[in-house]
Formats: sequence, C-alpha cells, structure tokens
Amino acid sequence: MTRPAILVTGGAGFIGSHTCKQLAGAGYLPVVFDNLSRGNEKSVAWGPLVVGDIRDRDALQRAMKTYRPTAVIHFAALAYVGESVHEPADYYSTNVTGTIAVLDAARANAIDDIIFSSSCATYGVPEALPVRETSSQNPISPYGRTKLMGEQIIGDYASAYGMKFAILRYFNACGADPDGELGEWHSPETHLIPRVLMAASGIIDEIEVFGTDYDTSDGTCVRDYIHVSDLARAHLKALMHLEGGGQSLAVNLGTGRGVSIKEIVQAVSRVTARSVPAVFRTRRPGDPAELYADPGSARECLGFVPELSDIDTIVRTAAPFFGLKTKPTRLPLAKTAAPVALRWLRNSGGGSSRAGQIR
Ligand SMILES: O=c1ccn([C@@H]2O[C@H](COP(=O)(O)OP(=O)(O)O[C@H]3OC[C@@H](O)[C@H](O)[C@H]3O)[C@@H](O)[C@H]2O)c(=O)[nH]1
Repeated sequence: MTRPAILVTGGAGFIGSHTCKQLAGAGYLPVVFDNLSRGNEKSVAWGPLVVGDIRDRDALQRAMKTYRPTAVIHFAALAYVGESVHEPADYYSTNVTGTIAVLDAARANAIDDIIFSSSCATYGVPEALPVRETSSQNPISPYGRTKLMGEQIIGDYASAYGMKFAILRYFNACGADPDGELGEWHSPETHLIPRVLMAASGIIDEIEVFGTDYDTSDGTCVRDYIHVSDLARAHLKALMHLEGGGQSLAVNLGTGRGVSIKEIVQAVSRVTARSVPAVFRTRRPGDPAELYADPGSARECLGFVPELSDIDTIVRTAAPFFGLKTKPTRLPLAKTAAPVALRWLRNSGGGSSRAGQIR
C-alpha cells in the first residue's frame, strides 16, 4: 500500500526533520521541500528532498504534482528574532510572501489540511501568565509579526476556500532526537541551550547571560522549554486530528512550566558533570522577562502531553551533539551521535541553492 505523502516545507530544519522522522514512523511519506539555506541536507532521511524556495510557485507546483500530498506541514521560515529587526524585508518576504505561495499551491492542488508553525513570539509581552491562546497577540518583533500575519492569512483562506488548519504556537524548542539521529545545529547558533552546551564543551569560551536584573525568582529570564520530539509528536496529532474531521484550531505547545537561564546552566553542569563558564551581560533588547504556556488547549483538543520535556532529559538528548558525555540515563542514546554532531559543526557553512531540483 502506498504511504500518504505529506509535504513538509522546511523539513530539513530542526523541528521539521524531527517531525519527518515521526511521520515516517507513523506510516506517512514525508516529502521535504527546503531551500537548504538554514536546513541541513543530512537531516533529510525519511523521504524525498525537493530543493526549492517556498516563494518559487512553480517549484511548489511541481512538487505537489509529483508527490500528490494529502496535507502540508509548513515549517519553512526565517526564525531569528534579533535578525528580523535588522532584516525585516527578508522576514516579510520569506515568512509572509512564502506562506501565501504555499497556501496558493495547496489550494490549486485541492489540499485542504494545513499545519502551520507559529510562535509564542506572536504574543509579545504577555498580559498575564500562563499565556493562553485567548491572550492578545501584540508581537514586538518583525519575526513575531510575520508569524501573526501567517496565522491571519491562513484563517482567511480557511474561511473563504474551505481549508482546515492547525496553528501550533511553539514555546522554546530544544533537545534532540533520543536515538541520536538528529540534533540541533543552527548557523549561527543563538539559542540558549545549545550555547550553554557549547560553553560546557569548550566550543565557545563562555555563555553570556543576557540580564540578571529581571523581576523573576533569580533575576534571569524564564522560558518554557519543550523537547523537539514532543513538538514533532504534536504535529502528528494535529495531522490526525484534521484527517479525522476535527475542527481548525490554534494551540500553544509548551509545558506550562517556566525555567530560568540560571536553572538551565545548572542543569547542563549537573547532567554533563562539567563546569559552565558564564559571564553576565546587560539585557538583550526585546526579551520579555517571563514566558510560559497554558498547555491546556493542546491537551484537550489534541490529547497532547509532553513526555520528554523535563530539563534533564532535554540536556541529556542534546549534549552528545556537542561532544559531551552525560551521566547514566534511562534513554537509549546512540553512540554515533557525537561524531555526527562534530562533523556538522565543522561543515556548518550550510547548503546550496539548487532551486526546484527534485531528488
Ligand atoms: O547566549 C544566550 C542566548 C540566549 N539567552 C537568553 O536565553 C533566553 C532564551 O533565548 P533563546 O534565544 O534561546 O530563545 P527566545 O526565547 O529568544 O526565542 C525563541 O522562542 C520563540 C521562538 O519563536 C523563537 O524563534 C526562538 O528563538 C532569553 O532570555 C535570552 O536572552 C542568553 O542569556 N544567552
């Protein structure tokens, strides 16, 4: 029996690749559509790779005509808050124009089910904690605005053209595949947990902690860290929800628990038995002091509960990718994870721009 194909834009990226692995495990064929500008070709291992840019409407059409996907999971985007402030044109072009092109291609091919990567960045500085889906969305960065616009455009397409959507608002994605087949490597790497691990392993000299004077329990920023394999599983649940005739929805994907930067540094030190050199800096512009989700809607609507998102498990799964051993664990970590990660670090220059090639 042929497996139903799912078009996964951005499937060579961090969350996209972990989702492809789970899609394949559940009997789907993930067809990755990615321009490899930030994704990694080595992360595409569970289905075909179409190298193309989401703004290239012809390439999208060709991919859909070739593989006949039954749904689209749309990850492809630029996703650095700081960069979006300095390069808004790139962000509006890729994240907004690109999303419209993906939706138009889906519509032209009678694909009704759309799963969209959104972000807690759409809420801006939250009016209350935990952040509920009904909280007002006032993004404070161009990145956050592009994601909110994406949500609104999808909503309008759904109303007018009979499409159905699952908008998933991620909190802080982190960790790595527990089997050691996939990891987190962004280039440049700006995210907290990978950088703390890089400081622990000596890849960088120290972790810079941005702000120690916030109104939080220990003065550092608090975030809701959710394991990437949990996020991937939520996408699978969202897909099955839509396939089963479920209604369109927009839900937070978080744990409901806030963790401070200091607690992250302590966890890395504890789990890897390494000291983590840290220096304290002034606040990073645009950082809300505290962000954590109310995870209730995802639980009620999708039956989704995180399973790997305690901080020690997050650190244990991510650490091998930075050449770090961890204290004994129940998780079956693959022995090959560290060399793969180190190879990625050396080759972090990234991919090519062979628009529209299908392999
Ligand atoms: O080197 C660092 C990196 C980060 N941090 C701090 O650690 C916290 C987490 O920062 P990260 O950059 O990992 O993540 P952020 O919370 O800024 O945004 C993240 O979550 C929302 C998503 O939509 C964004 O795409 C993602 O980057 C922030 O308070 C940040 O200032 C440091 O103190 N030092």
